[in-house]
Amino acid sequence: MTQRLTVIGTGYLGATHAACMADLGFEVLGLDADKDKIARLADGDLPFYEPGLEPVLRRGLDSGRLRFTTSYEEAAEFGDVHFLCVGTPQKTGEYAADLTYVDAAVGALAPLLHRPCLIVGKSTVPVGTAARLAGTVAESAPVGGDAVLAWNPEFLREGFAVEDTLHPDRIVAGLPGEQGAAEHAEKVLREIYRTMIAAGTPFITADYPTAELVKVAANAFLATKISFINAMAEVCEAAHADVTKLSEALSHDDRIGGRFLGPGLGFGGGCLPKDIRAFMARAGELGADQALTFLREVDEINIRRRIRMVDLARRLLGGSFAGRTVGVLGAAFKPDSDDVRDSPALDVAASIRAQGGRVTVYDPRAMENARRAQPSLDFASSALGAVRDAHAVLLLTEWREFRDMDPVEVSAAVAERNIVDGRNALDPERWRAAGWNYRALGRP
Ligand SMILES: NC(=O)C1=CN([C@@H]2O[C@H](COP(=O)(O)OP(=O)(O)OC[C@H]3O[C@@H](n4cnc5c(N)ncnc54)[C@H](O)[C@@H]3O)[C@@H](O)[C@H]2O)C=CC1
Ligand SMILES: O=C(O)[C@H]1O[C@H](OP(=O)(O)OP(=O)(O)OC[C@H]2O[C@@H](n3ccc(=O)[nH]c3=O)[C@H](O)[C@@H]2O)[C@H](O)[C@@H](O)[C@@H]1O
Repeated sequence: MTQRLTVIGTGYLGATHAACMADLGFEVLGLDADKDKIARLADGDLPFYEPGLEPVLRRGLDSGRLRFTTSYEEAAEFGDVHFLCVGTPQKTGEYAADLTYVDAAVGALAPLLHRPCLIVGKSTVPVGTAARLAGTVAESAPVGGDAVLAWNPEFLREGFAVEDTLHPDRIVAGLPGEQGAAEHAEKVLREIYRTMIAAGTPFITADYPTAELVKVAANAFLATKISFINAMAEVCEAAHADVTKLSEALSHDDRIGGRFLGPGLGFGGGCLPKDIRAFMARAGELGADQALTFLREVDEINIRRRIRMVDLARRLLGGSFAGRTVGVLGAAFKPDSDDVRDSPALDVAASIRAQGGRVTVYDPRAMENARRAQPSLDFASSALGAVRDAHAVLLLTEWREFRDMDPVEVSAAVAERNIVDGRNALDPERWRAAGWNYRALGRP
């Protein structure tokens, strides 16, 4: 039975995967290029916030099944299976994905592979990457054809990472073209994911390009659904209609469904925005750019949400931010995460600051990352601290703590009772009853 797994790249995806695989009983060695991250993980100190993950990490460490290293030599020596979980961010100034980290990881690992193993790509990559990397492995692995590559894209959501890893909706296995290698890779992956398969999780085998495309197609669909409802919000604004009612009514149609139909400030994070852009860039390289021109619109609708949020706040404050104080609730790109990559909330806060407003931000978990990303903003250590003396309060990430706020209590802190609900997370009647001027995008 396959027992020894390495996980290369221990960020949001890799740390979760490593800890969960150890919890399933495998011996796991996590590897990252970042020494500080590895030291913290080895100490049981999760370097980011993910609900429920730290106990799983500690359990793995305590059992002795989970260890961490920065050494590729150690990883190559240890692993029967090597999971690739390094980052694939957007290139600076271009839409395309930056594959530097994936190339560096495979470039470091492959020449050290002296014994048979399976390399399993989990990072989100442009279609064609797996085939190219399989070539690199074939050229440089001393063990030759006994180092096989598979691509097994990951669909976990931050905030639900442990649950999604242990109970995925589906498992997709992109297999090599050569039959013997494909059979071997499928067998090993079925063994690794056997508890999930036994529980009924669909296990879908495909060739490399199809598996790579499933991942970006899924994120493109989710982004499109969000931008669809936000486009409806723009029309609702013009027609004085209510997009939240519209969304609710649509959601009862099973063919449409209510998930990812939440109107508001739109999508951010380290995945949806960069993935749809990388998808467009890759389709262009393949000569299929026309197929994805709609994604440019999806991206633009999404970016317009942030601009419209700033416009709405400015209008509420009489046309200018100069001399005005704005309290911003939320910095993470979504609740239950400390991730501020491409965060709509921080973008809006920074833009109001750039237009002369005094902005104070509070987030339950993302303060450290937010400070690093936007050092010119002011930060408070509580929600009430952030809204103190504010002329407008903006709710931009729908943490439970903010949804549960008592409008009467908040009234005592602010200078003026103006609130913009960027995530349609509050009950307008409750806030209006407490004397607040409640506003939201796409609602009268
Ligand atoms: N964050 C998420 O929810 C999900 C992410 N993904 C994909 O997974 C990949 C990783 O994403 P995140 O974990 O969010 O990124 P991250 O930035 O949190 O983690 C990436 C890690 O890779 C490490 N790294 C970079 N180069 C390395 C190298 N040569 N050797 C060893 N380690 C190296 C970095 O130090 C970092 O710790 C991306 O392709 C992303 O699109 C897929 C599904 C979910
Ligand atoms: O490829 C990835 O990394 C991951 O990207 C997303 O997961 P994640 O970025 O963690 O967060 P989501 O829950 O998808 O939310 C993304 C953004 O959309 C926004 N959103 C979500 C839902 C909605 O109805 N409306 C809306 O504006 C959220 O506020 C957030 O900013 C996908 O949901 C995962 O399946 C995928 O694995």
